[in-house]
Amino acid sequence: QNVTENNLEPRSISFGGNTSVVPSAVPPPVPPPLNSTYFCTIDKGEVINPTCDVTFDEINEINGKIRKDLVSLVHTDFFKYFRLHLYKQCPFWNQNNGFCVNRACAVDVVEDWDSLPEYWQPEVLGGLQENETISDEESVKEDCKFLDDLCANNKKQRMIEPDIEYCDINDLHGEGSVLVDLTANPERFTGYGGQESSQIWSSIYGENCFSQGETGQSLAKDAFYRLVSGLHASIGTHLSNDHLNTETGKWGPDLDLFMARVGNFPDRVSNMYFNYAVVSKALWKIKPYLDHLKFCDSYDPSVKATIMNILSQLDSKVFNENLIFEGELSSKLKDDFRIRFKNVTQIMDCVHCDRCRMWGKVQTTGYATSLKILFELDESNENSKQHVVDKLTKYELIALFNTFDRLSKSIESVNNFEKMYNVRLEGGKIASFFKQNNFFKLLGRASRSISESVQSISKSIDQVSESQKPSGPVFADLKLPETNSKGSDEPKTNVWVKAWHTEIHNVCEAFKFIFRSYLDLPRNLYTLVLSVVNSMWNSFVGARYWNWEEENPVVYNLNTW
Ligand SMILES: Cc1cc2nc3c(=O)[nH]c(=O)nc-3n(C[C@H](O)[C@H](O)[C@H](O)COP(=O)(O)OP(=O)(O)OC[C@H]3O[C@@H](n4cnc5c(N)ncnc54)[C@H](O)[C@@H]3O)c2cc1C
Repeated sequence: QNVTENNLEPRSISFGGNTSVVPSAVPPPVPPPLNSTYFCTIDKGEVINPTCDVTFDEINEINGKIRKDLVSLVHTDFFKYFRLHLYKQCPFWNQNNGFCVNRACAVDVVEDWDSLPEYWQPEVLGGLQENETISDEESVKEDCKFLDDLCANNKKQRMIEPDIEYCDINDLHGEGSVLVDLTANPERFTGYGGQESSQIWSSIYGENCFSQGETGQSLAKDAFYRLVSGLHASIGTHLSNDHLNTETGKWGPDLDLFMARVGNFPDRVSNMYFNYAVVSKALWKIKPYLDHLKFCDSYDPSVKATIMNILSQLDSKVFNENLIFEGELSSKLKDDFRIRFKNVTQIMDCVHCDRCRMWGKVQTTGYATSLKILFELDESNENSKQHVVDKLTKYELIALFNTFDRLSKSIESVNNFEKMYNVRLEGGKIASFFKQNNFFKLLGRASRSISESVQSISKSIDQVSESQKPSGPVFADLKLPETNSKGSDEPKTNVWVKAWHTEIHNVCEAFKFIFRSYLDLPRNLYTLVLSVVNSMWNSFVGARYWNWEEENPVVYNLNTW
């Protein structure tokens, strides 16, 4: 696939004497309707790609196992800082026409150096200045071990072999570079877009034009396109997952945006999985060396254990890098690939939004490091190991793990979006039921139906009494009690008012009863005393045989009202 296939119609334009490719205005993609189940067009039991012997399901499984460790790793002091030249002139055209002035586009650089661990202090970092180079002999004598400079104040710069670099690693440090805390500048929606970002993407895809007629060209070209598209999709996933809702002012996932950018395009989703396979294979390949990695004492020893936990879950079969430059392994094609990818990393300097540029640089450095490990490290050749692994810098290692974390987060988000999508799609009826029938609406409806039924009952009662009324002059001699002749003309008395009156009436009756009881009390007491005195007198005069009570049973009248 090329630029044109992605609706990015390129046109040639001259920037400061160089001819470059910039896009014409790109209309936003028109998403298909949500009810066409695009997620389902990916068979998760299928392998991702002919070069990857791993299925979507298997990658999901691996990712589930390592996700927690990866998150904790990129939040450690060592992996969360990154040094880079953030404000370089774009090397491909002279003027930057657009600027992203949103707060979300800004990067907070580290200024409070005292708060940093020793290995991030300026004097330690200063040991990596470009102008301090050493000769080959010195380099060998130094007998440097892999990533020795992680903690030490290494004043010597190792020789950089330009022919194996997929990015300019000198670009990461030296004068003008800044240190950033990646965790303090999350990759999320920034509002960067329009003509400016389209121009960048178009230039990036434009790099995918390899010279014709090379052996294995199609696989290399395909891999290049997938890498770029996977990066593009991963960025689109992050900005949809951490998106600002301008109505509520809250950050959160936006399913519609995700579907429009990524979810509706199975190839974009699969390219993210492809990138995951590529980066994880690179990590798998350097596992034996990372095992011997020595961190300084001040550094948390559990970090190495975390790295090993992650790497132990990875599998070599996820990606077969040997297929990409198959056959006679055309070095020209590989060189072409490397130079073009290096261009992609340099295009990052042209990104107008600082935050996007920062993450663009971190991730393209991560991919470049992966490609170097995959294509330049020949495990059967000790020299090649020395050449590649021993010369990796801490910046490349940090970029590599952070890029893996970005992809891992994207895979996690895709799965979450799929759940949201299915809930919306299949649970649509339930959702719409609840939407239409929330508690207050149900309550309102219930009260309406009660009053309606009460009204219908009173109406039917009225109808019955109406029907009992003689409709004509039948029984004209019969005198019926006067009915309220206004009844049918006046509006009906509300049943609630009637109920209220009944209640008031009952309460009044209760009060009347209590009042009457108080009035009757003296008389009742008098009757009681008289009967007791009478009984005592009879007993005194000897009239015991006569039971007055039997003859005159006391009868109490109970007011059972
Ligand atoms: C390096 C870089 C980093 C960025 N980082 C951020 C960021 O952190 N936060 C943020 O909010 N924005 C970021 N952006 C901007 C973001 O990528 C989009 O460009 C922007 O949101 C505008 O999107 P869009 O829908 O107009 O299309 P774009 O994403 O600009 O895409 C342009 C065209 O490319 C094609 N396309 C889109 N995705 C793919 C794909 N995966 N594979 C193949 N073709 C595709 C489509 O035809 C699309 O119309 C970044 C841009 C760049 C260049």
